[in-house]
Amino acid sequence: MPQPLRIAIAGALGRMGRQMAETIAADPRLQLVARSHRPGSAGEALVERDAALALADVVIDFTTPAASAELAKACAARGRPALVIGSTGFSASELAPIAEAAKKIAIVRSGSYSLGLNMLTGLVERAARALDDCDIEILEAHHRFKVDAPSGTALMLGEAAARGRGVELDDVGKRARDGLIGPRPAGEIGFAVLRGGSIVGEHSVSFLAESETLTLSHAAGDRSMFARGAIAAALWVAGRPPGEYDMRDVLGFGAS
Ligand SMILES: NC(=O)C1=CN([C@@H]2O[C@H](COP(=O)(O)OP(=O)(O)OC[C@H]3O[C@@H](n4cnc5c(N)ncnc54)[C@H](OP(=O)(O)O)[C@@H]3O)[C@@H](O)[C@H]2O)C=CC1
Ligand SMILES: O=C(O)C1=N[C@H](C(=O)O)C[C@H](O)C1
Repeated sequence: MPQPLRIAIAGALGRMGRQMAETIAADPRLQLVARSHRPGSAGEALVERDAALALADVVIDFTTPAASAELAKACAARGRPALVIGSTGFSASELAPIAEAAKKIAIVRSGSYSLGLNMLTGLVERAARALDDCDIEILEAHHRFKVDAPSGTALMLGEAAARGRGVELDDVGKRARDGLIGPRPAGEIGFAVLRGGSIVGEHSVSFLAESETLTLSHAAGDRSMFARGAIAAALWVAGRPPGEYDMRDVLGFGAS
């Protein structure tokens, strides 16, 4: 019987941190060796971040962009452990240290660890390529506590649509509309955001033509499948060479 993979959770007191602990506890392939939270935070069974890094083969991190960037730097400085990042809402300046850290350690980062959602990105890429004169609009809905918008998942779907069109999302993405905005430019990829209640995560991508609309959608029932996907990423990334990977690498989804 192989030794279980030693996992530390960063952001252990958050919604996903608590879900991760529950899902890891039920998985015999894994041993939960440390739960860390904010520096200096005290709590039952919590350890400081650097103590957690010393114990783990892989850290699974659902915190904030700033905390994830600092964590990546700390792991890179030690040359270990590998990192699975679930946080969303990164700015370019928060992504740069993660790319730098990935020269020293293996990092998986994804806006969604859901298997179904990652399958949806492939379908969106194909549809965007085939339906090249449609308008593309992405809608997302989340619980009232979510702090970033559009969601990391919505941006992943936008990236997939842009790949299908052979363009950069930065050049065609429209993240907000208000006031006298004029007619919709051709080729735009639009985002719309709803926040409220306890919605775990709902996403749809519509392809709108003159006389028909195709909508591809995904709804998360609870947070356990994000945790299972993050565990799949942790098992995959342990022992990998340094690099920045995503769930397409983990799941073996090539470009469609
Ligand atoms: N990729 C995916 O599949 C998924 C991604 N997410 C993303 O994961 C992130 C977390 O989501 P969620 O769990 O709902 O959010 P929560 O706010 O419930 O949890 C985040 C936790 O991180 C803690 N935290 C903040 N700063 C630090 C720090 N420096 N070190 C350690 N911990 C810190 C927060 O502590 P405090 O409360 O004290 O501020 C909080 O408890 C979000 O960015 C979300 O979008 C969520 C679900 C799935
Ligand atoms: O904050 C959340 O809750 C979620 N965040 C991720 C995102 O930004 O897409 C994934 C999921 O939708 C839940």
